[in-house]
Amino acid sequence: MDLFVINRYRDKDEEIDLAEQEAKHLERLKKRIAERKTAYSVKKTLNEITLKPQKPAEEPKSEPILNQEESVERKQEPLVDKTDNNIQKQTSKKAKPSHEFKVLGVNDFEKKTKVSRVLPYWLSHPINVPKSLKTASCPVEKQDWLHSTLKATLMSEGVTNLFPVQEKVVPFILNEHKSTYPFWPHDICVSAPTGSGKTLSFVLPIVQILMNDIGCHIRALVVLPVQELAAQVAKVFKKYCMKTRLKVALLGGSIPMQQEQQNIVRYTETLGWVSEADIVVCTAGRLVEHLQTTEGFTLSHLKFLVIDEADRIMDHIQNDWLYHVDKHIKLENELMTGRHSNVTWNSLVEQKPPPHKLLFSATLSQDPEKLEQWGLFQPKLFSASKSNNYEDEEQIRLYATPEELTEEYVTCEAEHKPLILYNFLVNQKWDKVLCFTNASEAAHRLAVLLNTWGRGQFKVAELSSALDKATRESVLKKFTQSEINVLIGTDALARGIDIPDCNYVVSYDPPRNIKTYIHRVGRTGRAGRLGHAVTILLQNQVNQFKEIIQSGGKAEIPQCEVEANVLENLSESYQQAMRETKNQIHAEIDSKVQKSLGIKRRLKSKPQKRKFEK
Ligand SMILES: Nc1ncnc2c1ncn2[C@@H]1O[C@H](COP(=O)(O)OP(=O)(O)OP(=O)(O)O)[C@@H](O)[C@H]1O
Repeated sequence: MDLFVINRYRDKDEEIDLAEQEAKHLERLKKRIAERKTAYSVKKTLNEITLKPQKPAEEPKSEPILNQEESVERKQEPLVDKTDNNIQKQTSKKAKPSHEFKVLGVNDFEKKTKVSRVLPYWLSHPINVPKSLKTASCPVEKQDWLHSTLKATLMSEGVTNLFPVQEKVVPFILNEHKSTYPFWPHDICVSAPTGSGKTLSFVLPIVQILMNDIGCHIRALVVLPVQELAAQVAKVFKKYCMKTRLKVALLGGSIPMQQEQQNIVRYTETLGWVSEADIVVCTAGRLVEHLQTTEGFTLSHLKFLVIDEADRIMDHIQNDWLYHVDKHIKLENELMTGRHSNVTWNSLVEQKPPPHKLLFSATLSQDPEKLEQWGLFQPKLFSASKSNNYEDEEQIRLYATPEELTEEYVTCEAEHKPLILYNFLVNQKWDKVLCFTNASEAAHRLAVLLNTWGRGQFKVAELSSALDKATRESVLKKFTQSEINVLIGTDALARGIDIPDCNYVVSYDPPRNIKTYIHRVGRTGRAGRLGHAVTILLQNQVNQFKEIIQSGGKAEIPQCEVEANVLENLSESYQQAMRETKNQIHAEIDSKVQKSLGIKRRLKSKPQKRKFEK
């Protein structure tokens, strides 16, 4: 009823009530002050008894430090007999201990009790995915749940055994879609090491479920953070859809928007707008553009929503894409089934199930607050991290690296960094090396230096996201064929890119955080092959690097040594190569300046269009 009380003008009778109320309130305040005083004196006496039992208890000379309000109240209050109060206090159970009141300006050294974090059951009890790929024993041919068409494609690709993540996740998804309507499938989150075959673990069940159910609607949408990854995943889907009637479209922004629109929707006289693709692989940004501008682009028949590299998409939510997708699906469903204001059996049965959400990453956050935003339906977690205590807050950020990967770090002076790398390439004969720097200019300078220095011994190329698709593919092909021995790039390449046969990863500049580290080193040691990762550090970067490694729950990484005389022997040829590199870089800068001056001059000399007055 308090909600409906309205304060309005009060007449005299009400004023009398008010005076009465005030008196009562004052009475209550006085009582509380008296209680506090007694509580204080009891505590004081008890302290004195325990500390100095031989001396009689003394009256406190000074007032205790109280907050302002309390001290004012105290001055107005007549003093109460303290001996009486002591007795009263000792017997009274209601009296509150003084430490319950915060004393302003005084440090409170009491230890706060730690509130232990309680993870939701699905996060604290994940389905374990074994890490080892070498011991994988799940022969493709013997799996009854796998369609013969897919088995044939797998065999033709040289996949004879399924990897652990595929063995666990594929049958789970297939099974979930067998449950009868109106039961909805459990959404899933998969956190498994880099190169452990996560892509096939969503490609296989999606193709198998959709291949028997042909229509002219988009039924699977796969969202990735960048164009290169979207192209890579689309390629895998196309391969496994080859012997089916399913069509796959890539919406990554590599071709003009209009062309993408023509590839994805078509207008027919009989059916209206229809989709040209059953499975769409896209980047988050391009998806929102299509939702907003492409006529006939609809996700109303969506069965699967896959989010690969989910944590990266989550960190940089592009164009609020999830909000747009959810809104679009909800709106389309309401148009199809009508809006139900009451929950009835009919309204529940008519309700279309939301798309089955499948989240994948090697560094998937298992933080419930972060996962909350995906709006998952009764989710299940598949995890390869070997924690046995998921209740512990620290353990939910554990990331697993492939078992076949050897990790090391090496320390040196800043000016010796190129020497260390050169030593690996020439003296230790490292081939198929992927090298990461923290900036594209640094990557370019290093590539020029190594090409000059290692002339005739090895070949270096830059692999940056600035390269067009054809050049990029040609560089990767040459790398696979050992025509190029070293690829140098930035972290733009670190995630998800499946570079075949990469033997070594060198972090020429240290990684900025644990996720970057995991994805960098994860470019080697893929699909059960051996891999080796080395991080080059300056002495003052070692502690920070160790902290980064610890933050991912990883064991300490061993240090490897390079002998001083090895570096000394290289120093002369290095100086010579440096001089040549400087000249080349200066020449490049000069030619760039000349080019831009030329453009400016041409623009100036262009005749301006004259405006004719009407
Ligand atoms: N069962 C298998 N047998 C042999 N090779 C496989 C198998 N499954 C996948 N591969 C190969 O392993 C490589 C890595 O697979 P994939 O790209 O799916 O890894 P990932 O777990 O997604 O890695 P990342 O987290 O780095 O993206 C690919 O070249 C793929 O063809």
